[in-house]
Amino acid sequence: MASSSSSPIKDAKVLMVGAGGIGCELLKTLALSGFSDIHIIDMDTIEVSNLNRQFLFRQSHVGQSKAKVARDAVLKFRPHINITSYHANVKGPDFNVDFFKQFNVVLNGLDNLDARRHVNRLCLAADVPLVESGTTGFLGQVTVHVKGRTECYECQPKPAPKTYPVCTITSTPSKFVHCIVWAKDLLFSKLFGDKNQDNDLNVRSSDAASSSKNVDDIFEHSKDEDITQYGRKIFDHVFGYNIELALSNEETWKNRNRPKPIYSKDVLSDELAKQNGNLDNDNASGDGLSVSAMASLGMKNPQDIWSLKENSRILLEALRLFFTKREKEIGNLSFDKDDQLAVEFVTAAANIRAASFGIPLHSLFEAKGIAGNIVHAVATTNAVIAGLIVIEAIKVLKNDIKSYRMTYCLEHPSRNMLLMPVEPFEPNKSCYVCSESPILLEINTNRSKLKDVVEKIIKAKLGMSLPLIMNASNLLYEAGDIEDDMVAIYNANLEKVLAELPSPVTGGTMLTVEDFQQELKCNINIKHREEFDEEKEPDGMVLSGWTQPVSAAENEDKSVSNGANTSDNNDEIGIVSPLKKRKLPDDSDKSNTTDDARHNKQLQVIDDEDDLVMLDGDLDGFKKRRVS
Ligand SMILES: Nc1ncnc2c1ncn2[C@@H]1O[C@H](COP(=O)(O)OP(=O)(O)OP(=O)(O)O)[C@@H](O)[C@H]1O
Ligand SMILES: [Zn+2]
Repeated sequence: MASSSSSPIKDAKVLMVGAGGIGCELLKTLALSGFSDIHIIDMDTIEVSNLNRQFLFRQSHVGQSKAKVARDAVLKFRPHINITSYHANVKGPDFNVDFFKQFNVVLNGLDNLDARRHVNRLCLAADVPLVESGTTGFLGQVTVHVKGRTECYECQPKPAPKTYPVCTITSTPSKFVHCIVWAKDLLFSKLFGDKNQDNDLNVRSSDAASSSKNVDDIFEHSKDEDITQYGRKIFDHVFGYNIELALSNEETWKNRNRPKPIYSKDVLSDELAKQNGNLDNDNASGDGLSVSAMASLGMKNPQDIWSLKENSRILLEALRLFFTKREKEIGNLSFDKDDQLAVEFVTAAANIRAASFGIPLHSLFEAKGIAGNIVHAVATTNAVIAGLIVIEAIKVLKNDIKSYRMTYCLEHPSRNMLLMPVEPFEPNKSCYVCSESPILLEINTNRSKLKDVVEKIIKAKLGMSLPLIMNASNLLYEAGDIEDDMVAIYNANLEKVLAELPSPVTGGTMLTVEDFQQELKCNINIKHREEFDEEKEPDGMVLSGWTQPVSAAENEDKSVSNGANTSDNNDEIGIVSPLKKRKLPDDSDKSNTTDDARHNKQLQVIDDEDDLVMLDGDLDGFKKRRVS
């Protein structure tokens, strides 16, 4: 494709955000397709774990900027093109609307929702087309977003972080993942994390309240208490006593299998338990992260499924090692999938709990994957997706709107179709990001705090990090740049301002919220409401007119992130995949435009398989008009 005369490709100035799994493939493909002015932003440095698929990087690059090393690597085989690298966060102030305006197209190879939303907003503000992408294992997708022509990245709901009902975790686990969440978020945090955090560790029981004081004492480790004794006490409490307590609540178990209390003496003979605490062939080499209960018990294979007894020994040994080798960290630890001892502890605790509830046990390897939300990255998927990004970028540069496609890479190709192209949709008129429709906020205007509106609504839901709130021409709140000498006064006032809703805000008030960096502005219509359902509306406020994340349960395993083999935390889950195994409803909207007909046909090609692939949601996708 490279040619010496001018061409939309050669003349294009493109911005790539992310130089990870997708980014490496993308940069190479861009360079080989004739692009000659490429800018790359990535905030990370290279890690050993990137080397298996981020092929522009070598062992010797570990610790260096991804953007820079990727640039240097590609310049080796394309020395005459221009590549500019930025080792920086795309959310930084330098990458403002003016920065974005210099590009003909922006290509995302990111791994988190937050950065994707930010880039989407800047592309809209700068009126630059965006090609967005993501992969998870064998799944992948590429979408095209052109202001006013197609949906923006935020027109459609995104998956919410995977969460589970508290009672499933604390009292009625039915899957291994529930046990993992319990072990990691409740037990591990209770023992090794911040003591002051709220923690629902107790299995719920009718007299949970009366016993709660007692419970806190149990978790407290006094200096002179023998660590083995302490370990057994914790063991007996969480796997024995708490289960016993839960069983006393007959109602819970009417339609469920009753769990079995497990006490350490039943699993470990006294002798073993003693030995367990006294094995001093410790492998501690001073480096906390190399301490391992498996190593000190002589267990090697992370793919073995340990017996209940082995899990119990690992649990007690891991606990002992934390208290003897890593005491200093206790109180500050949070679970990290790369912390061997933490993974051992969590695996063992989850397995013991699973045994109690009749759930199959898992190996450390499997448990680690579940605890760290690990989906193994597939280099080929990244390569396919990168190729598709370049194809869409070329169409965008040629302004070939009719040919734009959103393309989904499937895990189970049907009738030899690995890729499913779909015509993009028109912008969602009620998208608060790309259209001007106001959002509705129901709130108790007498009792609510401005602080909660800022944190729970404007930052968490609307994704604005530096908001400014106006009521007509009155400034109610502003975050961000304040002159130095003003800071003290401002802070003093701020607490007051945030503690309540300012008096002009009542039902019917229209607030304007702006985020200057993103040049995003939206209107929030306030509606007073007296009461909220504590369970269903825990924020005490309800926001409508924005795209509510799809509940995680409905979306299990179907969300697509990006080129990552690891997404440690659930908000890293990237884009919602419109691919869902769903039954085609009998009365699917066969409405009349040729486009729709064509589209339905496209789906029928694959719809006689078990693995029926459908657009997300209740066929909403089909009811919208696609760009023509
Ligand atoms: N806000 C941001 N600004 C700049 N770069 C970002 C931002 N957020 C994410 N990235 C980059 O996007 C890339 C995503 O790549 P990828 O999904 O392969 O993740 P990874 O971190 O390289 O791998 P893994 O998560 O599997 O260890 C990363 O290199 C990351 O640094
Ligand atoms: Zn939109």
